[in-house]
Amino acid sequence: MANSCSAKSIFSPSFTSKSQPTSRSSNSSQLLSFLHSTNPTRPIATFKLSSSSSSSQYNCDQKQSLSRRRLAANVISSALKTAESRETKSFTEDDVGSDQTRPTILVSEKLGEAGLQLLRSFGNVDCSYDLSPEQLCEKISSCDALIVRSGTKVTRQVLEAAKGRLKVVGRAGVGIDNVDLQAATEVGCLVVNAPTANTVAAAEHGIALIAAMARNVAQADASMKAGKWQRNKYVGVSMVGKTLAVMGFGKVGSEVARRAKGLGMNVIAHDPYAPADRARAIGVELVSFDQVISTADFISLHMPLTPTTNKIFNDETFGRMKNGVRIVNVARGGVIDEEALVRALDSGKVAQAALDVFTQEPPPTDSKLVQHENVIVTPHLGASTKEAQEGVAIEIAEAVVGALKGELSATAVNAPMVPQEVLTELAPYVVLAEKLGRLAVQLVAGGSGIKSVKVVYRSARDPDDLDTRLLRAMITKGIIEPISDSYINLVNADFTAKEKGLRISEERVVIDTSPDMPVHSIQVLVSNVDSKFASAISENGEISVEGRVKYGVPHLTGVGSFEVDVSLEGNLILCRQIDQPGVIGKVGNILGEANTNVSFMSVGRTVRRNKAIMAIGVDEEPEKETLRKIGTVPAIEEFVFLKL
Ligand SMILES: NC(=O)c1ccc[n+]([C@@H]2O[C@H](COP(=O)([O-])OP(=O)(O)OC[C@H]3O[C@@H](n4cnc5c(N)ncnc54)[C@H](O)[C@@H]3O)[C@@H](O)[C@H]2O)c1
Ligand SMILES: O=C(O)[C@H](O)COP(=O)(O)O
Repeated sequence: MANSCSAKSIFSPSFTSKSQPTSRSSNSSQLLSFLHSTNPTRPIATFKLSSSSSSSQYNCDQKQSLSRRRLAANVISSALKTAESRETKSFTEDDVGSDQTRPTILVSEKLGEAGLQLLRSFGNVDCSYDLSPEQLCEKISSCDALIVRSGTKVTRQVLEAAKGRLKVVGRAGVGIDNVDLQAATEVGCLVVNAPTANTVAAAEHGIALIAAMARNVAQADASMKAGKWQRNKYVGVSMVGKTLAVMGFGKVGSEVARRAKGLGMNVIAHDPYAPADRARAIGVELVSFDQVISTADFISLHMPLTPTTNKIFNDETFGRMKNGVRIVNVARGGVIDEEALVRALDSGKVAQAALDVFTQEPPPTDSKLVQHENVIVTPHLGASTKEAQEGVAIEIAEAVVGALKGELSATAVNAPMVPQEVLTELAPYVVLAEKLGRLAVQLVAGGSGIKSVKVVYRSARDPDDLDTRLLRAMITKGIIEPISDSYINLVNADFTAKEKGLRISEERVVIDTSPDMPVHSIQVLVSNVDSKFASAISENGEISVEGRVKYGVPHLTGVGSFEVDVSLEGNLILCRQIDQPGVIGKVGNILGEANTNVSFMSVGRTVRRNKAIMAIGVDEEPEKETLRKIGTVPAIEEFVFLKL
C-alpha cells in the first residue's frame, strides 16, 4: 500500500531530460530477453532482470505455476478478509493443530452435537449460553465466528464490539431478523444461515397447530388434567373442505400447503414473489392479499419479518377477514399486531389462534394473548425436532467453517452468491482487479478527490456469461484501502464505495478472442482527477491502467496511452523517458547498486526516439535516495513508485 506522505513529497516531481545518450549495450548484463514490436504503442521490449545478480536466472514456469496455485487458494479468502485478517491469512487445515492459531467460535445457543463436533475439529469452540448483551459484547472481540439461533440479538453494538475480528455470523436456522444485517455488511462480517434443514419441522409444527387448534387438543388436555371431563365444551371444527390461506409460499409455506391438501383442505396462497407455476404444481392458487384474507377459514403465516410484513395483521386487516377465522403463526411474532389480535379474539372476529412465535420471546407471563382461552401457544418450537436440529447444526457448522477458510457459503445472506466454478475461474482476475484498483488510486495526485471510476472488461464472452461482482468488489477494495482506514471485502465493498461517494460504473466490451478466458483485459479509468504521473492520463483525459492475466499471473499491460507488459508482483516503478539508448541500463544500475531486485521490466513507446514508458517491477521498496537518483537520470522526465 502506498505511503501517501512519501508518495506526495518524493514521487510527484517531474524530471526533465538533460539528454545524455548511453549505449544500449551497457544494459546487456541485465537483459535476459528482448522483443521488438512494429506497433508503436505495443511493448517494444520485455526484460526479465536481476539487478543483484546477473546469473540468477528467473524460472518463469515454476514461479507462474506456484503463483497460479497461490492465487486459486487465496481468491475467496482475500475477497472475504476483514479488518483483523487483513494482514493475516484465512484459517486452513494447517491451523488446526495449535490452540493459538485455531479460530475461536462462540456458540451462544444450543446446537446439535454433530455440528459442534465439526466445529471442534476446526476451531476452539466456546459454548456460552444465556449471555447478557453486555457479556456478548465483551466476549465477541476475541471471536472469529459466532453461531446463534433466534434467541441472540446480534445488534450493531455487538458487531462493532467485535472490532473487526469477527468474520462470520452463522444463524443456525432460517430467520435472520435477530441479526443487524446492515451493520454486519458495514463492518464486512459475513452472515450465513441454515435455510433448509428445519423446513419440514416447521411445516409439521404448523400442521400440528392447525389440527390441535381445530380440535381444542391443548385446552381439552388441560381440562382433563384439572380433573374435568368436558366433552360438550370442546367440540371442534373439521379441516376437510375448509379454505386454508398460506401467507408466504416459500419453503415452509409450500410444505404446509402440500400437507394441508392431504388433509382435504382447499389451499390458496399469497406471496408477491413466488412463481405461480410452483404453486400450481402442487395444486395451489396464488391470489391477492385481499382475496386471501377475505375468503380463508384458516390463515397460516409463513413470511419473513421485514419492514413490509411488520404488523401486517392488524385491526384493519383483521376487520377484512371472515368472521370466526382461525390463525396460525409459526413465522415471526412481529408480523401480527398482538394487541389487535387480542381485540379480534375478544370480539369473536378471530375464533382461535395458534402461536409458536411472539414479538417478545419469551412473552411476559401475564400476556393476554398467551393467557387467552381461545389461543394455544408453544415456545418457538417450530424447528425443534431432533432431526431438524442435527441437520441445522451440520448445515451451519459447514457454512461457518467454510467462511473461516475463506470460502463463500452457498447460504451467504449479505454477500453476492458466486458459484464455486466461477470463483475458481476468476481467481487470477480477482488479484488483477485489486492490483489495478491499487495502482489507479496511487496515480491520482494528492488533493484530487476520486468520485468516478469506470471499469471496462474486455471479453469474448456474452455479457450475461460473466459475473463481475467479485471483480468490482476487488477493484473497490484496491481503490479505497490505500487512501482510507476502511477495510473492504466482498461483503462491504459496494456499501463503502457508496458511503464514500465513489461511483463505480462498469462497461462490457465483447471482443473477438478466445472465450476460454472469462476476461481478456480489465481497464480501470479514473475521471476528473489530476495524476502525479502525467503519462498515466489517457487521450480521453482519464487515468487509465489496464491489465491482463497471462499464464495465470496478473500483468499490467497499459498505462495511459502506453502499452507495457509487466508482471504485477512486488512493487512497481513507472518512468517516462525520452526514448534513447542507455536509460534502461542506468536505472538498472542504480537499482542494482542499492541491492533492489528487479523482477520484470518492460518498455512501451508511442513514437520511436520520442516518448517511452518503462515499467520496472521491484521486489523491495527502494530507499528514497535510490528513487531520487533515478530522477536524476538524463532522459527521465517523470517517474512514480507504486506499491502493489
Ligand atoms: N417457528 C419456527 O421455529 C420456524 C422455523 C422455520 C422457519 N420459521 C420462519 O418461517 C418463515 C418462513 O421460512 P421459510 O424457510 O419458508 O422462508 P422462505 O424464504 O423460503 O419463504 C418466505 C416466503 O415469504 C415470501 N414473502 C416475503 N414477503 C412477503 C409478503 N409481504 N407477503 C407474502 N409473502 C411474502 C417470500 O417471497 C418467500 O417465498 C421465516 O420467517 C422463518 O424465520 C420459523
Ligand atoms: O427461523 C428459524 O429457523 C426458526 O425460527 C427457528 O429458530 P430457532 O433456531 O431459534 O429454533
